Amino acid sequence: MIELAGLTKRYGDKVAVDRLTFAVRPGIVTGFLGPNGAGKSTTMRMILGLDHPTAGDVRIDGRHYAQLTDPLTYIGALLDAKAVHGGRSAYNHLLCLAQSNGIPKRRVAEVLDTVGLTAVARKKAKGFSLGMGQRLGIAGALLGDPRILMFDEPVNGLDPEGIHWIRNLMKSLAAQGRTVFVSSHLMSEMALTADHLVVIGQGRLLADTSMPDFIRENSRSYVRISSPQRERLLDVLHEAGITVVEAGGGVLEVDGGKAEQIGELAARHGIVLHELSPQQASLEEAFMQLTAESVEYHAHADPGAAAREWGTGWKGA
Ligand SMILES: Nc1ncnc2c1ncn2[C@@H]1O[C@H](COP(=O)(O)OP(=O)(O)OP(=O)(O)O)[C@@H](O)[C@H]1O
Repeated sequence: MIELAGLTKRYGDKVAVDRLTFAVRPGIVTGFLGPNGAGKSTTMRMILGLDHPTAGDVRIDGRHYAQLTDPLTYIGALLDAKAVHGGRSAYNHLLCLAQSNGIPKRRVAEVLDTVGLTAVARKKAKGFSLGMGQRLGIAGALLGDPRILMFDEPVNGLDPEGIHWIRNLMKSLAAQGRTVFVSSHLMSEMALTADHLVVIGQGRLLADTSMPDFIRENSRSYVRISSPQRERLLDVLHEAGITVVEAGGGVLEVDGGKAEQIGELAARHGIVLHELSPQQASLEEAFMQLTAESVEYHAHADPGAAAREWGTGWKGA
């Protein structure tokens, strides 16, 4: 279990992490989500004692990281896959870690096997691809057979096979009863991996909830309708007190509506429907809606708008 209480980190005037209070529980995958710059890495660094909180507290199974006698046997982490001595082989990198942490040598071969790097164990890490580097970082996190695992953006830059592998690994680690805490800025990825979500924006806690509750509370459900008798349908829906949104392209949307009720209403009035489909806004949309206020770096779909905002006099094509 990881417990944060009022955890805060300031860099000068900038509040990177703002009074975060939540617990990461064992037996499930907890996704740690937030837009770029939300404070995820800073929070993880404080959990590992790499950054000192300005205020508040964070404990691992009731203790501060510095108080753990063999920390790698309590908590394993992948923060930066590139933090490896490039001149060392994968085997030697892990052996050094094992020897300096009182971990038996046999664990090196075991974790290399778990992450699928046995065949390249004697190759120098500097020749590794991004995916191989991520696997080596994960091997390091698993080395001490810890009950708690923490991964910062583990799927960044990986190919679909690598993403699939990491997703299954996390789920199996949680199924073994371990605490798995994984950060991402991709809601769609978390939707497939996490059981529980902690969402932050500009350092502040926005949500601490199960995945189904997050979907229910944050996403919009509606019914999409199209009909060749659109005007007639609009009248009928209006008479029935149903609020309709015009979505463009002749499509109508009814927020929170029941497809059965609308279908029966249309049938009673002899109205032909070409589409009647219940929709749920995607998790990505729910996440963007939740964090919209706290996104630090907005992209502009219209580059001209961005340039006008910055006053660079962009003229457009
Ligand atoms: N050492 C530092 N000095 C000054 N500001 C910092 C430092 N480290 C982080 N920050 C700032 O703190 C905020 C949070 O950064 P952090 O890297 O924790 O966010 P993040 O959620 O991990 O982002 P990303 O998804 O982009 O990795 C950012 O605005 C960042 O610029």
